[in-house]
Amino acid sequence: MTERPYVVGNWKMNGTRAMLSEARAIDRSSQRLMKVEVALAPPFTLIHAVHKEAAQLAIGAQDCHTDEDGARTGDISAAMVADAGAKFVILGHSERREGHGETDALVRKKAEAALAAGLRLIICCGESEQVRDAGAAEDFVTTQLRGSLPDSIEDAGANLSVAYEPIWAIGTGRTPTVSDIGAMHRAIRALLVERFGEDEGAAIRILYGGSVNPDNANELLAADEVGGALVGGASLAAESFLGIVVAAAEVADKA
Ligand SMILES: O=C(CO)COP(=O)(O)O
Repeated sequence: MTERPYVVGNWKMNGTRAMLSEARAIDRSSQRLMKVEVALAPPFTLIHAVHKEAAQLAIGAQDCHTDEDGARTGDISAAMVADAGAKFVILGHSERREGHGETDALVRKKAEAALAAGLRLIICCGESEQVRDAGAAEDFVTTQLRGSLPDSIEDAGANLSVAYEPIWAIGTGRTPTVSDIGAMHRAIRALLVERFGEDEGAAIRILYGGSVNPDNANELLAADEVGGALVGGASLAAESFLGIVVAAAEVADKA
């Protein structure tokens, strides 16, 4: 576990203004847990409201377009989410890769656009169950990540996080073993050091995502090279999300 774990809630396509009370509750409690960097990625429609109402939380978007502006009906640019109060963007989530045909090259272009708009990045990667069963998970994930990352990132340790999210673990209640998570995170670390150099590569936080909940967070967050969590379902209620934040603080204390 890195010194200051990063716990990020991804609300996906969930949340109306009625859920702002959850964001406020997360904000209030996370202020007492300064050891953990807590962040939330609500849908586009709530970014500005959460930014206003949950002042201490870092707010992010779940996607952005490659272009800055223009005739792109229905799309949202990195500059627009930054203007709404976002400080980071999640890119390359498997739900976008699968549901919107996003390729590694497109994720990389989006990452470059986001950096140009001053946003920090969380770049996602992860293998399907078939790939894991075929024994090809590490090759698949490192190839995917290599193609999704910009060549250079200024202050990469601060501006980039990577989230390893095995597709078969998302929303299923199933998780890899601690030893499998450690092995994958070590492979990702090696790639980051190769790409960004010893110091920056070592400072980039590698998050684990996929069925993290307050009961398993202690164990999963203690796996080798895990610097935090990207949380879907359990981030929708303040109580369960804060349970994960507390677990991250405990694991960091023991490290
Ligand atoms: O996809 C995820 C976060 O981005 C993980 O989702 P769950 O925590 O619901 O499995």
